[in-house]
Amino acid sequence: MTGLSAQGLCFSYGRRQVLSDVSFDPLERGKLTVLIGPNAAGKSTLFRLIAGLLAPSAGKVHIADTDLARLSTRERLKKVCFMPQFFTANAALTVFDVMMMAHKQLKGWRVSEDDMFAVGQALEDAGIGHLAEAYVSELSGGQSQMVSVAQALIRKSDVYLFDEPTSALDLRHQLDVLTQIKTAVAGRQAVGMVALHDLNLAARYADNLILLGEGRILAQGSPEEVLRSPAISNTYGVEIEITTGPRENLLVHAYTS
Ligand SMILES: Nc1ncnc2c1ncn2[C@@H]1O[C@H](COP(=O)(O)OP(=O)(O)OP(=O)(O)O)[C@@H](O)[C@H]1O
Repeated sequence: MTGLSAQGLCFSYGRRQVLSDVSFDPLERGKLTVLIGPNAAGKSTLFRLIAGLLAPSAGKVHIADTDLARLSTRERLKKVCFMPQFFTANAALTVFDVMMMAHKQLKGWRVSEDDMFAVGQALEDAGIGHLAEAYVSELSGGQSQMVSVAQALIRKSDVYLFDEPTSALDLRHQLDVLTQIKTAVAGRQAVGMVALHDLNLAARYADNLILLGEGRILAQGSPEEVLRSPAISNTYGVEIEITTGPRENLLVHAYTS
């Protein structure tokens, strides 16, 4: 079954046009697409449009043949799971509580032993089992971000959108979280999209790369194709050199002149 596609998406906040004619071919299930682009390029806005939190002034989003605009809010929430850039939760709840809320969202509120087990297991899988009893108000920025990712991954969806899920994480946790996301997307045969600023992480984890700049898609393809395209240097306004590392991985070096 084909995955997620967009056709001619346009969006403005008031009179300020942020996205103009954004289209991408179906993103395959089981693969991770990394969305890159400078600050204010429109990455979060594109995710909000796909998640149905904003309505485009033109254009459509499809999963296979299904036009997402034709779904009820509940059906759309089931299909598309969105992790926003900033974690928000009631500070008086524990990590276990907020995970349970994510797990039970759209399922009804009776909590069974299976639900308790599922939440405990999801926390262990995310490497944050030790935080189960911590209050949200006690979490560090990086811990909050790991909880936010775990809340998304406990849900079973067709499409996962993660908006900068590693921006507050140390090096080890960046790799852990992106590995968790990539493994979940492949194992569930879901469509995964992650917005990242770190081009080396993008090169390492992306099956596909999309470069967004000034509200348009400027390049799309394999990490190698996109990172070697002239659009990269032009868009970021820096010199970029790509080399091949010892394990055949691409390394991105950026310079200002
Ligand atoms: N609620 C809003 N009201 C008005 N303008 C907004 C709103 N949200 C975002 N914008 C504007 O839309 C543009 C795109 O913002 P968006 O958050 O989508 O970019 P981004 O690529 O995710 O940026 P960053 O990498 O800095 O997080 C920016 O110019 C921003 O000021």
